[in-house]
Amino acid sequence: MCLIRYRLRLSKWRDSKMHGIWVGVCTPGNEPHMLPILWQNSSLTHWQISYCILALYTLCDLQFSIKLLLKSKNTDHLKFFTKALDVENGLTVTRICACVSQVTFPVRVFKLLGVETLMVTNAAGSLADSYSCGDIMIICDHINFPGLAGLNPLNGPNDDKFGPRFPPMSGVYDKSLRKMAFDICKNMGVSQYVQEGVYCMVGGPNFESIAEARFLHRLGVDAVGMSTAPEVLVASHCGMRVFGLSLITNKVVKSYEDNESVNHEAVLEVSKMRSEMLQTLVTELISRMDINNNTA
Ligand SMILES: O=P(O)(O)O[C@H]1O[C@H](CO)[C@@H](O)[C@H]1O
Ligand code: HPA
Repeated sequence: MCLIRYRLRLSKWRDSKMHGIWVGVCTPGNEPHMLPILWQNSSLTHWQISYCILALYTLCDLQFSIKLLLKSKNTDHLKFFTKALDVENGLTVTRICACVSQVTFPVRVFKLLGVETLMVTNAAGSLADSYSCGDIMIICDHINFPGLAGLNPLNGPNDDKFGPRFPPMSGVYDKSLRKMAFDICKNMGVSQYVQEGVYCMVGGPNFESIAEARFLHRLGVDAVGMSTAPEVLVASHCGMRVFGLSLITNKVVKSYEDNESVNHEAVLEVSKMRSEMLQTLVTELISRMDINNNTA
């Protein structure tokens, strides 16, 4: 539903220095936020590109941003890309579809397009007692519950072109990007809202029972949500650098004495409240990453 509020504009944004294309993500009445997209000569079908755009829309809606680094201009693909932007009716597909291989498909498309860094954001409930609603948690690690139970996007024959059969999952969330994010938050004067912690993905779509919440808390989980781990897993498998943020939208109920209960509307409300701060953080992170890349 919110997805419709966002528009991706392609035509105007070109950056000759980077030999590529910029995509501007606009909200009504706001200046566009720039996402650099440089195009690589690849043989993607129109359908694949549409899927990629679909993912971009989803990402933007979730305050989930992305850095795409492609390597050359290809006007044929550019036409496809522009055309694919019209596919608004398909936007809900990734949210409805529960299949981890479909949800992670765009990550591999991005990889083929030359994407080097994946930035993920999500809404999550806090289990850590020191967290408050509206905090931003920089993800330092995750527990992939569906993955541990066998629901893993890397199931099936391994495609060695992307990565190894048994990829390591230690150190997935890039340390230098995490530090950069902390520094940016300090400069923004919002350090008091920033945490670092462990995200746990559960299958959902229900919120946790009290016993489940206590169980996760004892496992060392700081925030829980229903997404992110599969995309991160696939990105890491194919050698992409990963950075992740959780916006703490609610406290997970852990006590039988507590009469509160979480609901999706409250989650959306907090997301809206913090969207500007998250956008500033992500935009600044992207621009600093550019500086790093250019000077590297
Ligand atoms: O993880 P994202 O997609 O940000 O959304 C989170 O918020 C929704 C529940 O309100 C769930 O989909 C949960 O995963
Ligand atoms: N649990 C699971 N997913 C969530 C929550 C939660 O409390 N809040 C937002 N997404």
